[in-house]
This record gives sequence, C-alpha cells and structure tokens, in this order.
Amino acid sequence: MLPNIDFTTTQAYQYLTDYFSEIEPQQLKDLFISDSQRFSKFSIQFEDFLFDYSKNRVDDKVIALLVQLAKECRLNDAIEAMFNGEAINVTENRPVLHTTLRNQSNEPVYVEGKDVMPEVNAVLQQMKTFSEAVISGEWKGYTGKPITDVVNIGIGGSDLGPVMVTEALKAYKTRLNLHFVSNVDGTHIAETLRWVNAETTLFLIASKTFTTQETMANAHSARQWFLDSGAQEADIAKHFAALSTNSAAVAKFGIDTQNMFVFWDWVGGRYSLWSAIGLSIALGIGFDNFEHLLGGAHAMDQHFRNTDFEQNLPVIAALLGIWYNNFFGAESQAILPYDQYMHRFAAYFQQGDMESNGKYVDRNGEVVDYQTGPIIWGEPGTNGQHAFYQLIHQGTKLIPCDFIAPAQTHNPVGEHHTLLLSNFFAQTEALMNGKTYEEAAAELKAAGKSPEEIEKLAPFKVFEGNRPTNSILAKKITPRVLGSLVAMYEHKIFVQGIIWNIYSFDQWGVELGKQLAGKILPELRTEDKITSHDSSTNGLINQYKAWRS
Ligand SMILES: O=P(O)(O)OC[C@H]1O[C@H](O)[C@H](O)[C@@H](O)[C@@H]1O
Repeated sequence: MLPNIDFTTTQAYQYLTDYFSEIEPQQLKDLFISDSQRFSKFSIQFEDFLFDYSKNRVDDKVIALLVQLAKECRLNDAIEAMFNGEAINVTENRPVLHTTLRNQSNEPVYVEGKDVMPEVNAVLQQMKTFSEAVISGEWKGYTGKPITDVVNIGIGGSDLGPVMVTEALKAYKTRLNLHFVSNVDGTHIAETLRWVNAETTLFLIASKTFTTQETMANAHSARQWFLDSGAQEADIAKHFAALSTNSAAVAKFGIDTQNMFVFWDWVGGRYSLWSAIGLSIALGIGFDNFEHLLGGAHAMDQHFRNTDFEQNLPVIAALLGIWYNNFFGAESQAILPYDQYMHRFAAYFQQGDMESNGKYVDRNGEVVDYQTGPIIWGEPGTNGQHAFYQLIHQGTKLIPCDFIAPAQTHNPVGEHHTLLLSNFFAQTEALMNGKTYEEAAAELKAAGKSPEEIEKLAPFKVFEGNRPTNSILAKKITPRVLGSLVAMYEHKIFVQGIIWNIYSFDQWGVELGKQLAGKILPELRTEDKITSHDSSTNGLINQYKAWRS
C-alpha cells in the first residue's frame, strides 16, 4: 500500500512555508560567498556523472526540511512498495516494475507469488538472438537479402523512448538504419516508406495494447505497402515483428507469434524502453549496448533504493522540483542538454513527467488544492540560447533548468566541443549572477555612451539573476551513463508523485479526446451536415467537409 498523506499538513511543510520568506529574498551569489563548502556540499557524484545542485535557492536548512518532508510522506515505504511489486498503480490494479526489466542482480521479483525474472530473462535472450541475427545479416528478407532498414511503428511510450535513446546513442550505431513512424498523419508513413525497400526492411509493430488507433493504422498501411511491393502473405513472417503484451491481437493482425516479443502489464508505456519495446534500440546500437543501458539504469535503481535521501540523486532532484513548484510557484521545468545527440531527451520526459504527474485528483479521489506536475520543455543548447533563453534570463517567470553536458564528445571536431562547453558553464553562471544596474551602466560607459544614453539603455541591460539551475556533467554519454540518467529522472517523477499524493502510473487524461474522436470519425465519413455538437465544433466540421475535396 502506498502512504496516503497530504504533504501540506506535514510539519516539514509548515516549517518550509515559514522559512521560505527568509530564503526567497536571498541572492544565490551571496549564498556562495557565505559558504565556501557550498559546491562540495551540494553536489553528488554518481559513477561517471556529477550532479551539481549548488546553484539552487536552498541552504542546509531547506535541504534538511525537504528531506524531512520526504520522510513524513513515508517515501521509504513507497519505494519499497514499488520495487517489491505491490499493486501501486491502484486505478489499473497493477504493480509498477520497470525496474525489474533491468534487474541485472537477478534477485527474484514476485508478482502474484510468481518470480517474474525467468520470463524477463527469456525475452532478453530472445531479443539478443533476434537482434544479432538481423545485425549480422543471417536473418534474411523474403528475396534472400539481409535487412538494411528497421521501421518501428508505435506512438507515445512505444516510440519516444526508442527514438530518444537511439538518437542519444547514435555514436554506437550498427549498420542498420532506423526509422520511426508514430503520427497517424499519412505523411509520416508515406515519407518513411519512400526511402526503404520492401525486400530489406523489417517492421516492428510496437504497442503495449496493440489496439492504439495510430499504430494500427500505420501497421496496416505498412503491411499493404509490403504486399503491394510484390511480397506474399507468407513473406510477412520475415519482415514483421510485434512488441506487445497482447498476443491475441498480434496473432489476429497476422504476425507470426514466433516474431512476438512480449512484455507485461506491470510495465507502464512511458517506462517501457527497457522492455521488448527496446528491440529497436538493440537493433540500432547492438544488444551489448542495450544491456549496458539496462546496467546503468539498474545501478541508479540500487542507488535510489539504498542511499540516504541527503545523497540520493533522484530524491534530491525531486525535492528541488517540489521546492520551486510548491513554494516559488514555478510552473515549468526546462531540460537543456548540451549534446546534439540528446535532442529528443526533453520530448521524452514530456511524456514521462507530464503523463505521470499531470493529475489534479489525489489518491483519495479528491481534487488537490496545491500544484502538481510541472510543464516539461527544452531543446538542446546552444540552439535554445538563440531562441527562448531571453525569457529564462529576463522574463517574469521563474524557470528552474537542468543543464546536461558531456565532458567528452563523440565527435571531436576542431574546437567545437570547447565552444559548446563554454556556453554550458557560462549560462548557469549568468543565470545565477545576473548583471546589476551599475555593471550595465559601466559597460555602456566603456562603450562610449553619453550619460543620457546610459540612463535610457541601462535598465534593459540589467539581469536580476538568482535563477536556479542544476548542472549534470557526464564524462561521456555512453549507454551506461544514459541508462542511469533516464532512471534518475524516472525516479524523480516517482518521488514527486508520492509527495503530491497522486497516482503517477495511470493516464486517464488521454481518454476523453480518444472517445470523442471515436464519435466524430463516423460523422466525417458521411457528407451530411453536422449539427450534433456545439456551434464551434459543428462549424469546423462542416467547413472541413466543404473544403476536403
Ligand atoms: O503502446 P500502446 O498501447 O500503443 O500505447 C501508446 C500510448 O498510448 C496512450 O495514449 C498512452 O497515453 C501512452 O501512455 C501510451 O504510451
């Protein structure tokens, strides 16, 4: 059972509320001046990455109170409930065991009294055998040629994780070319099929439920294209595999169950890249690297489970998020990787975080009177600097940012990486220190401006600073480091959900739109004038009908 505690009624919350008024006016740069130990105190090294949270608007007392808050919310019990396979996804009556998929310790994990590790290991073995056969060319297409291209058809959790990871780890690419089709917009599949050859293409139909409209539509179109290219029904077995929990639907679609890679309902869609959904990852970077990814995540799982909260990366990251979300009133959180390969990292955690913690009903079914999940967004640096950093530096909103960068690049081109990293270091410093009126005026004076011009321009050149950041500096983005990093964010989301007393592992909020689309679809299939909705929806549908042909 998960604890059920309103965190706003805890002692720690009261103390934090009182102490907030003392901390809020303080300047980060002064906190550094008054404590020479600040960096070593507020940074944690984990294997090959360093998490520096010293540029946050906290002091020892805030951290101690936040840790107390986690304890009062019985976070320890919640962590054990998750790892031990209790049905903590209550509204779907399921355990939450993505940690089991990367449980390289192999210690038994029981679901309804049965150890699931043998099944997990069997699927990993099947993925290994299959991916190695495809990569080596031993697995042949229907005309006897080796596979050159893999098209993963899936959406949401059956797409974003594999896309993010295979992009982030492109430096480890095998000879196979990966493609991802998610959108039901026919453009996505059409543009992808334009570049591949049916004789040498493998389609992975990735869907936990195997009922998702977008994925099924794309899968059927891919199948039709394959047959139209000259292949026979019997050839499908060589070119289509399914990654799913739903064997019956896979068989019905016509995919050989030999080519089915299963996972289980205790794996949430947005936590499924570690499961059979990761087959495209194993094909794209090789099975050994996929295992290293799992190994990195497992190491973070152990850290999360066994480390005191004060030194616990996901816990600290989560508590800082709570501090800004619930005390400073921050609405969003930016994730800014200074690594081009990680360009889908923020998009991945948009689903990971927002689908998990975008909930206004607590674990008692009651509407909360506090803020829950933040808006997650971000783009790789330095592109973001030339786009939206203006608002982070001088806008009216407080935006806590996670800066992520590798010390070593996979592409040492001239001085590029040094240039990139100078920006990474400069931005967090600038956000913290800002620029005073006096500094701005002095710069203008040095540039030869008259006193009148200085007075006019200086206010626009002031940066109030005091804007909080985390810096995550990795030695290199390897499969293991990436695995740890992703698991860190996953557990951060979990911790926050526990403190906000919400259910982080369901996603009922995506259903209403799907239901209504199901009602509207038959209306679009006729030429009739539509009058069954509000005047806006009717007007839009009828205009669409007038224009569609
Ligand atoms: O893997 P599937 O069953 O096709 O589901 C794909 C996606 O669909 C839904 O809309 C859920 O909100 C997501 O959590 C899920 O990842």
